[in-house]
Amino acid sequence: MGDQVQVLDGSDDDLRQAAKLIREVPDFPEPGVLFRDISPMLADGAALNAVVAALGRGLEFDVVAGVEARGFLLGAAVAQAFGTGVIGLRKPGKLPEVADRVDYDLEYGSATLELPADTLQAGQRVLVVDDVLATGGTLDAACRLVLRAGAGVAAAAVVLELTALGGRARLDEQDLRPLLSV
Ligand SMILES: O=P(O)(O)OC[C@H]1O[C@H](OP(=O)(O)OP(=O)(O)O)[C@H](O)[C@@H]1O
Ligand SMILES: Nc1ncnc2[nH]cnc12
Repeated sequence: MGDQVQVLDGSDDDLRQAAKLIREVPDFPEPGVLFRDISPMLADGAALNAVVAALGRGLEFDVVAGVEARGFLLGAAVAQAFGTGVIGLRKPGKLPEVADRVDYDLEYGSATLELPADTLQAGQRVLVVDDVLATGGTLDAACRLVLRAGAGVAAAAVVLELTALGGRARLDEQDLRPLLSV
């Protein structure tokens, strides 16, 4: 259907197996979008382990920030595996108290991300985690929330980079760490 997913660290056999579990769904959530669904990958214990280990490997960070919604699943798992806390960067209207918010454009629509109050501390090194990098709007917004709080971005780690959408260019200031690309 679409192009084949490449595993950027070819020596990681477990990650190679995990990559096979990504499904392609044409015309979701709207016509013309080829949606890469990582749900089967997350549902497989060995695959989830491989992905979580690879997302944090070699990085030094004090806290993880996961982007709603699939970044919550990955971010919490990475935080637990590496012994840090996790912060959920949320879509609007969910938080009782908001420290900051950023509006951004998506491949299909526009969105807002909010940082919960009393979570991130100035000077912390933050590993920003999400599932997919597409246009880069989401990850860029997440990094901006971190930086505006006076914290630092240790890296922006994603499972899958969709290279055709050019999101990497929006993050040129950040250390972008995709595990897979297509
Ligand atoms: O690079 P971008 O163009 O910003 O796109 C990437 C974002 O799009 C998807 O989120 P979505 O808003 O569909 O939310 P979900 O995780 O809640 O399903 C995905 O999980 C990323 O967060
Ligand atoms: N094509 C896509 N597949 C999966 N998640 C996405 N997020 C934005 N675009 C996406």
